[in-house]
Amino acid sequence: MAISTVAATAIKSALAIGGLHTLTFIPIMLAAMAYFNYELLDPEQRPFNQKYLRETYDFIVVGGGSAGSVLANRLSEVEGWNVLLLEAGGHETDISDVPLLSLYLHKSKLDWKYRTQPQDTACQAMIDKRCSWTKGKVLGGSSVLNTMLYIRGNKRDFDQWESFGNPGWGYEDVLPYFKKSEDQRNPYLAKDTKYHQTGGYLTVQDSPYNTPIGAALLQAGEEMGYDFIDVNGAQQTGYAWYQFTIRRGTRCSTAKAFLRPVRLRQNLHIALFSHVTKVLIDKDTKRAYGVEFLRDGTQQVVYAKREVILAAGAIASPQLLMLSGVGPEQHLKEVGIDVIHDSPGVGRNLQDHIAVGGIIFRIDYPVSLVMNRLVNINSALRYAITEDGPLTSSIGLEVVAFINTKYANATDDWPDIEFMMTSCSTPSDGGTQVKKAHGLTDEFYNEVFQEVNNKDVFGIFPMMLRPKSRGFIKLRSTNPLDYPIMVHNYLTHPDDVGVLREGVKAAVAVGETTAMKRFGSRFHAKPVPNCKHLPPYTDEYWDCFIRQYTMTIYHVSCTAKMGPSSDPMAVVDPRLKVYGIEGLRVIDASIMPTITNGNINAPVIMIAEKGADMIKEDWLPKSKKRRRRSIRCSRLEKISLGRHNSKLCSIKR
Ligand SMILES: Cc1cc2nc3c(=O)[nH]c(=O)nc-3n(C[C@H](O)[C@H](O)[C@H](O)COP(=O)(O)OP(=O)(O)OC[C@H]3O[C@@H](n4cnc5c(N)ncnc54)[C@H](O)[C@@H]3O)c2cc1C
Repeated sequence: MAISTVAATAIKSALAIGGLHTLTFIPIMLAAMAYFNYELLDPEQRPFNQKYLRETYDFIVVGGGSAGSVLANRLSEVEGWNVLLLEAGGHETDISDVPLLSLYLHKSKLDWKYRTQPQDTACQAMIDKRCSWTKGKVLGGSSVLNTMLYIRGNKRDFDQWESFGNPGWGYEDVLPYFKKSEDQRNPYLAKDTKYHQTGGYLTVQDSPYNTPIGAALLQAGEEMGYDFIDVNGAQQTGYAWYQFTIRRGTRCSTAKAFLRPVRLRQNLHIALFSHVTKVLIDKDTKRAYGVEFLRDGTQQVVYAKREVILAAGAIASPQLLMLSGVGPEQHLKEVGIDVIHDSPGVGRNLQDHIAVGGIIFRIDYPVSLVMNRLVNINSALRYAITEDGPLTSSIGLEVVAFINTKYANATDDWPDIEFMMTSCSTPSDGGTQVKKAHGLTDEFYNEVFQEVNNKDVFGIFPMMLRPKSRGFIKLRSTNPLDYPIMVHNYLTHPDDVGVLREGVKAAVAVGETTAMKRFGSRFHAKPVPNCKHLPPYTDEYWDCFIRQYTMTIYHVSCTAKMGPSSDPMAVVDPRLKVYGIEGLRVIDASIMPTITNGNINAPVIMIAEKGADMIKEDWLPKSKKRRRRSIRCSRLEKISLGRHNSKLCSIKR
C-alpha cells in the first residue's frame, strides 16, 4: 500500500470515529504512521468482509465481539464445518488501536450509544439522569472500545456458579480456558505455569508506559498493609500493576487476536454491517434453523444446519431472543410477539459494576497524564516508531487494588471493592472527552472540575464488585432496530450503597499515605451539586455523592443466565443451550449467573473458549476431537499468521 493510501485510510478512520476537530493532534500521528508505513509493517491484516454468502452454514454466530470472535475462530478449526459470523458493525480503526484514545470512541460510530432509563438512584450528574451504556458496534465488539484491563475474577465466583447447579464451571474447570487464550508477555508471571501460559492468541502484557504515580500507588498499598501480588494468580486481595490486552503498544482486540490470524480459512465467512433481526425458530419442532438480517438495506435470510449461536452481548442477545419469541410470556404478548417458549429469565437478572467518579487528588509535580501536555509530535512519533510512550497508556490506568470493606469477610480472599487507579482523571483533558463519554452535565462538570482543568491530578475509581441490585431489559416494540428499554436499578439495594460508600472512604485514605503525600497529594474535596446541604465526609454526604457521578464500568451482564433446569429464571443450561429450543445457544456475557469479581472481558473470552469446546464435544465423534486438539496450522493459516505469530502454529491450541 502506498504511503499516501495509508495516510488517507488513517485520516478516514479518524474522521469516521469523531471528526478531526476533537482529535487535534491526530494529523501528526497519522503523518508519522504514514511515514513509517505502519500498516505495511503490521503482519496482522484485517479479515475479509465476505460479500456473497452461502445459503446454509453449519454454524451461524451472531455478533463478532469478545465472545463471537473466539467462537468463529475455534469452530472454524474444524475443517469440515462452515461457519458464518454476522456482525452489525465494521472494522476497527487506527484510532481504536491507540490505548490513550479509547474515550474518543464513546459516542462515535463504533458505539451503539445505548442509554438507560432515567432513575433517581444513580447517574444524577448525567444529562437527563441517564447513564451511557457504551458498547462496541464493530468487529471485536466491546473489546475494541474497552480499556483493555485483563482481570480474570475470583476463584469463588466460578465455584459459586458451579454451586448454583452448573457442573463444569468451577474454578479448576475454567482455569485451563483462561490459559488457553493467553500469551503472557511478562516473563516473571509467565514462569508461574499453574496460572499462566504463553503462545495463545490473546496478548496479555504490562503497560508499556507508566508514570511515577503508579509506583507510588503500589507503595501506598504496601503502607496500608496490602501485598503486592498477581491478581490473576493464587490470591486476589492486594495491589498490582494492571495487565492489558495490548500487543506491541496497540490494542489487542479479540478481532485482532482471534480473527486476523485465521482470515484465510476457507470455511469461515465474516459478514460485516449485517444486523441480525430475528432467529428463525420452527414453531412445531422448536428448533432454530437460521436467522434474518439486514445488510445493504435489504432483509436477508441464512440457514443453519447445526446451530445458531447468539454472541451479541448482554443487551442484544436477550433482545434477539425476545424478538424471536423466547422470553417472558406476558411481556412478549404485551408487545405483540408470538410466544414460542416462555422463558421468564430473558432480560432479567441484569448486573453491572459501578464505580464512583470524581475521587481525584491534586499533586504538585508535573508527572500525571495531562492531555494537552502529551499531545505533541514526540509522543506521536514514539507511538508510531517504538510502540511505547504516553499514547500506549490505557487512559492512565496503572495500578489495581482489590480490597475488603467492613462488609466483606477479609479471610475469604473475596474482596468487595476494586480500585482502578489512574495517573489522570476526569478534568485531565480540560473537560472535553471524559465529560462527553460519561455524559456529565455542563453544570456539574463546571462546578466540580473546572478549577482543576488540565491540572496535575491522580484518580481512584472505587468499583463495587458484587452488586445485589438487579436491573432488566425489555422490548420497546416489535421493531428490531428500536433499542430495548434498559433499567439499571443501580444502588436500589441498601447493601450496595454501604459497600460503595466504604470504598469511597478507603480511596480517600490512599491519598493520605506518605507515599502519595510525597507528591503533595490532597483530595479535591469540592462539594458536589445536590449534596452541598450535607456535612462533608459524613456517611449521609457520601451516600448522596455516590448517586451523582455514578460510573458504569460497562460490564452489563447476566441477562440470559446459565442455570439448572430446576431454576425457572435460567435461560441456558450449563452447556449454554437455550432451554426449550433446539439448535440455539447463547455464548457471551449474558450467560453469567452472577457477575465476576473484576473486569469481565477475560471471563467472557473464557466462556467462549469453553463454549466452543462444548459444541465440539456435542458434534464431533470422539476420535476427531482428539485429533483437533493437536492441530497444526494449514499452509494458508501460516501465510496469514506471518512471521510474527508463527509460533502459534506449533503449539497445542
Ligand atoms: C467502554 C468499555 C470499557 C470496558 N473496559 C473493560 C476493561 O478494561 N476490561 C474488561 O475486562 N472489560 C471491559 N469492558 C467490558 C468488556 O469489554 C465486555 O464486557 C465484553 O467485551 C463483552 O463481550 P460480549 O462478547 O458479551 O459482547 P460484545 O463484545 O459487546 O460483542 C457483541 C457484538 O455483537 C454485535 N451485535 C449486537 N447486536 C447485533 C445484531 N443484532 N446483529 C449482529 N451483530 C450484533 C455487536 O456489534 C458486537 O460486536 C469494557 C466495556 C466497554 C464498553
